[in-house]
Amino acid sequence: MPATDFAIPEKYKYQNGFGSYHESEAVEGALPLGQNSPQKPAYGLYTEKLSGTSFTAPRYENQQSWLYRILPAASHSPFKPRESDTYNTNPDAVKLQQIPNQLRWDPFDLDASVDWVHGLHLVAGAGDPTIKQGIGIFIFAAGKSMDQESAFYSADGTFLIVLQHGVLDILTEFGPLLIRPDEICVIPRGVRYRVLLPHGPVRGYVLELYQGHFALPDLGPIGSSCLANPRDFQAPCASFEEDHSGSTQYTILSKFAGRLFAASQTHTPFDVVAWHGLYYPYKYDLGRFCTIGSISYDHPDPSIFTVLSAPSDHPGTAVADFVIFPPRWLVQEATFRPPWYHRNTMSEFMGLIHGQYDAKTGGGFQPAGASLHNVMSAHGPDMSTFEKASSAELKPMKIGEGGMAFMFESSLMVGVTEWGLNKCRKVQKDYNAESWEPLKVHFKRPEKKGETVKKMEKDGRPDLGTWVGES
Ligand SMILES: O=C(O)Cc1cc(O)ccc1O
Ligand SMILES: [Fe+2]
Repeated sequence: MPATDFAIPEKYKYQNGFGSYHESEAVEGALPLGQNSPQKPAYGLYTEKLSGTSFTAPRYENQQSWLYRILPAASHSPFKPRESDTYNTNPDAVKLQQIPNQLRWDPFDLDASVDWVHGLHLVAGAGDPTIKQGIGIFIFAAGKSMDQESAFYSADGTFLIVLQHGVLDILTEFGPLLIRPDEICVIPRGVRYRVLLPHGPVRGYVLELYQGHFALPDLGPIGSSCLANPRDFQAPCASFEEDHSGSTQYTILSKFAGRLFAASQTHTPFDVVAWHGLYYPYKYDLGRFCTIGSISYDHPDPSIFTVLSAPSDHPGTAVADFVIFPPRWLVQEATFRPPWYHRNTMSEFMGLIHGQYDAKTGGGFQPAGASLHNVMSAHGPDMSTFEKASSAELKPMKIGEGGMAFMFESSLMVGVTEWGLNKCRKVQKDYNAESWEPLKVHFKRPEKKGETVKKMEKDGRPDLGTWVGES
């Protein structure tokens, strides 16, 4: 079901549609008619273009927006490095360690003392934002709103924000977005925003995409609808502040190659009166996901639960997929229903928003925690899940009620930062010992050659009618 609803203030109005060309004006007539860059834009506004792709990107992937604002974003003092000793997510500095161990983290702590910008901790990553390749995986925990007179942007990549706890009131240049429990938000590279926390501390996960853009996955034989439907993605409507008196100092914080820089200006950065284009922030309620699954037998690949995919240049191989495991019915016959044991050429970073995850019933994978199963690192259900599922009566069964797990699945080998491995103090020492080392041997040779195997083949089959060769 959709995210918990509570009264949403009037100021949050949205336009619906994924990848749609949107336009919005907070003052009637602010959008120019029939052209993008008039000599004299309406009401004395400035015209500014925000490019999410190269100008010459093919039309099907080209993403640009036109902003009509009181002063252009360029009107600020030079940037200066800030907190350079403490704030550094640059791959050179974070000592990424690529290790084959399966890793699991206890829930990350809330931290009431910091704001959005300072509550971001890089846990794992691959590649390098300076060559626009790879991803960063962050945990965020914040308890303070950002300064009213500040805005933040990342030049490094697009943020996919997975909220685990609290509410985010995000004022973007394109208008406000209210992110509630079970909702995600995508803030494209360069978009300036301020995060306020109207309901106290927040916590969650961020996937920063250094290359490309998120897209809806192809649906193949599923057809033209289901999974995340385009209509359910919501973009903000233009809304602006008017403080250009020169008496207030505003700070623009830039995450640039993993480091923090600050510039100042004496006018609000949130002064976009109208905009149109294909490059904008948006949100999505995970409760609206239309989940597809097996209605006969076997456990399909988790790619059927892909919400958003950031494709690489190789079709079908994602830089990163954002996959969820929502509550759903399991009805498969004669099937071991949890995920199979597996080793994957893709890396799998998982988190839990709330509830329980069906592959790990041993209690170690908790909301606000995480796990990482890197390239080819073997994993699967823990011992208790295996024992229960392999002897369970296979009635139709609703699983994950009240739960929402997710996965950032990447074709890249992910390295873990010093913070993620040690400083956060959340890595579980006994993940293997609790999960897979206790797995029992169930193997039994057939007593009489041929006979038992034949019997098992028959008993183990799904009840799907007569099989070829069966009398
Ligand atoms: O490892 C995991 O728990 C994630 C996962 C789930 C699933 O249903 C199939 C494969 C897979 O990697
Ligand atoms: Fe997996």
